[in-house]
Amino acid sequence: MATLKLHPFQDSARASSLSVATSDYGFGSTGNFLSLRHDYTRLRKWESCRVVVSAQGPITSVENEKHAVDSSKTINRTLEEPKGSRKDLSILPKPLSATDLHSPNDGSKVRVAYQGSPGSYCEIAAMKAYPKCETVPCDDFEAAFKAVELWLVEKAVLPIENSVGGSNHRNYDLLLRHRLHIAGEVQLQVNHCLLGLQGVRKEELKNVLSHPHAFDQCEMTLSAFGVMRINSEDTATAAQIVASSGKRDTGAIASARAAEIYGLNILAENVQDNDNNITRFLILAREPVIPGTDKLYKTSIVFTLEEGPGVLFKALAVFALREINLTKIESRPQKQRPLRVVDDSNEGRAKYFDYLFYIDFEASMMEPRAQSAMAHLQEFARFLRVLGCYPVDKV
Ligand SMILES: O=C(O)C(=O)C[C@]1(C(=O)O)C=C[C@@H](O)C=C1
Repeated sequence: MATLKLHPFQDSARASSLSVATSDYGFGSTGNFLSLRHDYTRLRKWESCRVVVSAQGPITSVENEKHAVDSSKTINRTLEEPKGSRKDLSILPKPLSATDLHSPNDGSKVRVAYQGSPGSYCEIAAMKAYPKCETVPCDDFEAAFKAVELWLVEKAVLPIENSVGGSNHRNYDLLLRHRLHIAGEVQLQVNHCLLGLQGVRKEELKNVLSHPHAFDQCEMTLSAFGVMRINSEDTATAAQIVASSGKRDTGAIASARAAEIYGLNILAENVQDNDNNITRFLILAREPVIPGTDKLYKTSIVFTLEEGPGVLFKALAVFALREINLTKIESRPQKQRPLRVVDDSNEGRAKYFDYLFYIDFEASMMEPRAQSAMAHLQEFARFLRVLGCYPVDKV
């Protein structure tokens, strides 16, 4: 494990990457001296954080969250001409123009953190959202979230549900624990491949490594195949382990991209049970997207309700009354208050589990019907948070 101590100006590579962070917020992405200095101003109270990286480079943990952003101060220009000397003006930084204030749509210069190794579906989802982005592997989702919070990257990507396997429950909990905004979604067609070492036939395989979600999505194929399943952190790490182990009887279920990266052979393609195997990912950012009404938008919210007859019915009615289509509803335990005592009589206490409700609905927060639905829900929700409003993605 190597420890990287970061501070703006001390680490110019990271500092220049930090300059990208501001491009979303109107500060241009020229990558030149001026934008670097500008970012330093924004991050001037940032009190050096410690980023622990493994030998291969993924972010494994981020320590010391103490940081603050101060964009109120002006840039300290040290470019003044010293008395009596003539300066070569061509070295001066180019002033920002209106075109610099828009970040390119292809995501060039955007750094996206994801959990897993190169070739994982999370990385592929990041590249679908920002084709020219720099992807940053992290050991776990917690590290990916923290990397965004500490301005080390601009975005994080996380899988939230699959059309066959259902919800990634733990990731719903992470959305609430952190204060990042959902800035986008990615719908990815997941075509799993069975991979093995070069020259190996699939009949030779006794063990197959993969992520448990990939196993769920290939349940029938694997049962028919009769191999031993071994869980790994993500599908690409499974491929990496097989490649480095040199074991002819061990294969992996992973993407075609992972096969290419780790030099494995594709023994079978599309081994998922259902051709419509789509995973939905969320893109997380520090700032919310300013929604429009120009295209189809989705809004994600989380709320809790008081106990009582029909309260969930009432909550859902705020959408039905306004013809707002719901695309997802999920309930999760309220970890802070998992139980509520309903009946405290002599016969004992009736305890009910307490829930958080996550809902995605098809409307932009710019639309009056969405705003009035939220105002209506707020009347009887004990807690309500809009997690993000973002354009709908298509496969
Ligand atoms: O293991 C990977 O490659 C991942 O990106 C994770 C993940 C998931 O957790 O759902 C993402 C997409 C597929 O559904 C399978 C696995």
